[in-house]
Amino acid sequence: METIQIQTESKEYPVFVGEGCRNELPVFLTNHFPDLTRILIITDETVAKLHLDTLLQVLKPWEPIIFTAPPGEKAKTFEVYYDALTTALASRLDRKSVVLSFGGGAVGDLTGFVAASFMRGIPFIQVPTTILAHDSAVGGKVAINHPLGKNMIGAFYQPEAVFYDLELLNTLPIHEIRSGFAEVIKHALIADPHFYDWLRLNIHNLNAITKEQLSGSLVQGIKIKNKFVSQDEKETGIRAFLNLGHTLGHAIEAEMGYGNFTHGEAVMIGTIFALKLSNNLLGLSFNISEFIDWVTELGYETTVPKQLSFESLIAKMRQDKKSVGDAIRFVLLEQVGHPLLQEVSEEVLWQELTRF
Ligand SMILES: NC(=O)c1ccc[n+]([C@@H]2O[C@H](COP(=O)([O-])OP(=O)(O)OC[C@H]3O[C@@H](n4cnc5c(N)ncnc54)[C@H](O)[C@@H]3O)[C@@H](O)[C@H]2O)c1
Ligand SMILES: O=C(O)C(=O)C[C@@H](O)[C@H](O)[C@H](O)COP(=O)(O)O
Ligand SMILES: [Zn+2]
Repeated sequence: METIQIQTESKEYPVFVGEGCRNELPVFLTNHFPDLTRILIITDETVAKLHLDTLLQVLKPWEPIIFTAPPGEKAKTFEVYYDALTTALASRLDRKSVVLSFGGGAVGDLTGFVAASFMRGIPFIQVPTTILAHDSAVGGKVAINHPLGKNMIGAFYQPEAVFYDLELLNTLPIHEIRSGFAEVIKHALIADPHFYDWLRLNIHNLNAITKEQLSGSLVQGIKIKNKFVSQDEKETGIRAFLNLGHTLGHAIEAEMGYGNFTHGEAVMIGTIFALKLSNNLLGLSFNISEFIDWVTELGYETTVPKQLSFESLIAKMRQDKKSVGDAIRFVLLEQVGHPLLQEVSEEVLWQELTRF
C-alpha cells in the first residue's frame, strides 16, 4: 500500500492506495474518531449492488446508515442532495458522526457537499471506486450540478482521508475506465512530460492495462494533483490548470444532458480543443494528429457531438467558473508541463469550433 500525504492550507490528510486498503478503515476510525456516534455511507445503486457487502463487512461494528443515490450524474442533483440531508437528519447524525462516500466522482462530489453543509460541516471520508476518482476524491472540490452549469453549487471541503482500494476497480466497464483515464492523461499534460511520453508509448489498450501500469498511473496522477492543490487550495491561481479540457468539456456535458456523456470523455474532447488552441495561439509545437491517433486507438471521441450548436456551447462556456465577466478563459499549454490561463475571444472560439 502506498500513502500520499495531501497538505492543503485547511487540512492535511492521507490518501491510501492499494489493493484491499479498505481493511485499514477500522483502525483509522478508532484512532481518529474515538467518540464516533454514527456513520452514514452515501453510495449509488450500481456500487451498492457490486461492492457494498464488502464494505459493510469491514464496518460491521458501527452499523452504518446507508443512503443510496441513483448512479452517475443523477446523484448530483438538488433533489438527491436534499434527500441525503433528510436521511442524515432523520438518522440523527451529529457533529461526532462521519459521512463516508462509497462510489465514483459523482457520489464523492455529492457526499462531500452533504458533509460540508450538514450542521455547517461534519467529517467525511472518501472510499472511491472509479479510476476517475483518483482526481475527484482528492483536493476537496465538492458540488452538485445546476441545469445552467456543472458543479455550480458546492464548496471546498477536504476529506479526513481517502482509502483508494484498487480491488474495487475490477468491475468497471470499459467506458468508465476510459472516462477515468482521460484525467490521468490531463494530469500528465499539465505537469509531467516524461509521464506523458510514458503513457503515449505504453498505453494502447485500456482493456489490457496491467495492475502495475494502472496503480503507477493513479499514484502519479494523485501526486500531480497534490502539487497544485497544496499550493492553491481554493483556486485563486495555479489550481485552475487542473481544469485543462474542462471549459469545453463541461459545456458538452451540460448541453448533452448530464450523464449522457461521461465526464472524462467530454474532457478529452475539450483537451484536444485546448491543444489546438495552444498550437494556434501560443505556438505550442505539439503533434495533434499523433495525439488524436493515440486517443482514437484508446476509444475516445475526438470531436464535438454533431447535434450541439456552437451558440449554446459558447453560452455555457461564458458561465464557466474560470470566466471573468464575459471573458472566457481556457487552460492552454505553452509546452507539455507548462500550462497557463488565457482569455480567448468568442470570435476566435467560433472560428476554432468551426474547423474543429
Ligand atoms: N471534485 C473533483 O475534483 C472532481 C474531479 C474530477 C471529476 N469530478 C466529477 O466526478 C464525476 C465523474 O466521476 P466518475 O466517473 O467516477 O463518476 P460516477 O460516480 O458517476 O461513476 C461512473 C459510473 O460508474 C459506476 N461505478 C462506480 N464504481 C464502479 C465500480 N467499481 N464498478 C462498476 N461500476 C462502477 C457508477 O455507478 C456510475 O454509473 C463528475 O461529476 C465530475 O464532475 C470531480
Ligand atoms: O480539482 C480541480 O481543481 C479540478 O479542476 C479537477 C477537475 O478534473 C474536476 O472535474 C473539477 O470538478 C472541475 O472543477 P470546476 O471548478 O471546473 O467545476
Ligand atoms: Zn474533471
